Parts: sequence; C-alpha cells; structure tokens
Amino acid sequence: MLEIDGLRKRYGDKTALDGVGFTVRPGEMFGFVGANGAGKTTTMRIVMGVLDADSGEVRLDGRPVTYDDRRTFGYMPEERGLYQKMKVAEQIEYFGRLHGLAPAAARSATAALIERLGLVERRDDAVEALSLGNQQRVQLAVALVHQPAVLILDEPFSGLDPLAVDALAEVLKDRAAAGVPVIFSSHQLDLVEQLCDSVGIISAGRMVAYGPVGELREREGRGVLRVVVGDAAPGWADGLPGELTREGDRDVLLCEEGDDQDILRTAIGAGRVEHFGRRQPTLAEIFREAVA
Ligand SMILES: Nc1ncnc2c1ncn2[C@@H]1O[C@H](COP(=O)(O)OP(=O)(O)OP(=O)(O)O)[C@@H](O)[C@H]1O
Repeated sequence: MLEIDGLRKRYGDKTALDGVGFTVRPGEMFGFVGANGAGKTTTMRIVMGVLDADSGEVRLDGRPVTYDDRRTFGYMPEERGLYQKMKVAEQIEYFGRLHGLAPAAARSATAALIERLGLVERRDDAVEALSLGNQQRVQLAVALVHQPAVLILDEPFSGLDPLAVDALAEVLKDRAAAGVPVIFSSHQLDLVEQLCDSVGIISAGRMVAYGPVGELREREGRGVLRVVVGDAAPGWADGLPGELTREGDRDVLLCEEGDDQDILRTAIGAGRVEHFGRRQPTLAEIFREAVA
C-alpha cells in the first residue's frame, strides 16, 4: 500500500503543496486530477524522490519509502526523458537493464511492450524520428519494462491517439489486476471516471475531494433533478426553477435547485409523471464544483 501523508512544499514564498495526502492500495487505480499548477507533478516528484518535501511522508506498506523501493517503481515524468538518438527497442531494453533485468528478460519484456503499444514498425527507428505520440508510447514502455511494483504516471494519456489510449488503458488495468498500485494524473476526466477506482481532486495544493469514484458522485453533489411529464398543460412549470424542454411528446424539467416535494406536487398536478429522479453528477461536474 502506498501512503502519501501530509505533504507540504514551498518554492520560495509560493506554497505548492499544503498538506496533500491519499492512499493507494495494491491493485487500485488512482486518478489524480486538478487544474494546471494545482500540485500534481510536485506530489508525484516527491513520491519518486526526485524532489524533497518540506514535511510529510511517503510510506510503502507502512514504512518510509526508500531508494531501493523506488528502483522498483515505474515513473513517467512530466518532462519526458528519452535518448533521442537511441533506437526504440534498444532504448526500452536499456532501461529494463538499468532497472536490474537480466538481458534475456529485458529483451522479452521489450518485445512484449513493443507489441502491446503498437510500436512494432518503429522498433528500429531512432526516437527523434518518431511523432510525439509515438515518443510518448516509448516513454510508457520505459516506465513499464521492469514490471514495476508501483506505477506513477504524469499525464500518460496526453497526446495519444484513441487506439494508443485504449492500449495504455488495457496495460494499466492489467498491472492493477496484478496487484500494483497505479497513480496517474490526467485532465481527461471521462477517462479517469471510466478507469479509476478512486480519485483525488487537488486545488491550490490541497485535496478538495478524494475517494472512490462512486462515493464521490453520491457525496459531492445532489445532482440534477429530472422530471418527465406527459400530457401537461402549457406553462405548468412557469413558477418552478430549472429548464423545461420537450422530448418527443413529453415535457422534461431539469432542476439543480428548488424543493423536490414542491416540484413533484406541481408536476403531479400538471400531468402524468413518468420519471422523477436525480442524475448523479459526472466527475467533470464534481471537479468544477470542487475547484470553484
Ligand atoms: N521549480 C519550481 N519553482 C517554482 N515554482 C514551481 C516549481 N515547480 C512548480 N512550481 C509551482 O508549484 C505549483 C504546482 O505546480 P505543479 O507542476 O505541481 O502543478 P500540476 O498540478 O502538475 O500542473 P499541470 O496540470 O499544469 O501539470 C505551481 O504554482 C507551479 O508554478
């Protein structure tokens, strides 16, 4: 289990992190989201030991994380770091060896990742000759080649085409299913909602919402009330909050505020109530609310 506890970090008089904490269990996929400059990269750098926190602690399985632990982590930094002149397969293999894989193991892990990430035709190209999206795939392969015990990925999906997004999502799901805690940051909230077991929303260096996606959706917003009424007289909703539209031959009222019972009584008085319920907020709606 990876525990991030009370991290604080200042750059000069700028507070980047103001007590950031969360826990990622084995097999859990954690989505780290926040506006630009909120503190995601700073947090991940501290987890990786690239940067020291002013205070707070990172623990693995209950004890402070060490240099040797971190060697078993897979990290995709925000500032991508590949050797531009080195060939794709050679490079992935090289990083596998750096992380302690034997030559044969590095070779077979490289071949498997090249296949999975759609790089077969590029395996003998120098990195500098690749498109940015393909360089990104190589960067991912480098983070994954040694079968990391923990995965920390800074915006791994940015710049990938939809096929590469699917391929990466499958690889991450596999790693999580093998018991690896996976943390990735992203601005693609639909992807985070779809992939992650839990989410942390950071704003100005503080966690403003954190928990399993389903729980956040239940907890963080009442959602929008949707009322569907058939055979209602025109103007029935004039005194009510919200927006009235037509769907086929029915009226649909969407309200974010107002008293549910008043609205229900008015709708029953107006016509045939076919649906009355709240839609749970999406992660994007929770995010906007949380960072507002
Ligand atoms: N080396 C640095 N020197 C001074 N300030 C820094 C430095 N690195 C980051 N900051 C500041 O710390 C804050 C957090 O930055 P960080 O890069 O962690 O945010 P982020 O959530 O990763 O943003 P983005 O989504 O844009 O990548 C920002 O205000 C940033 O300007």
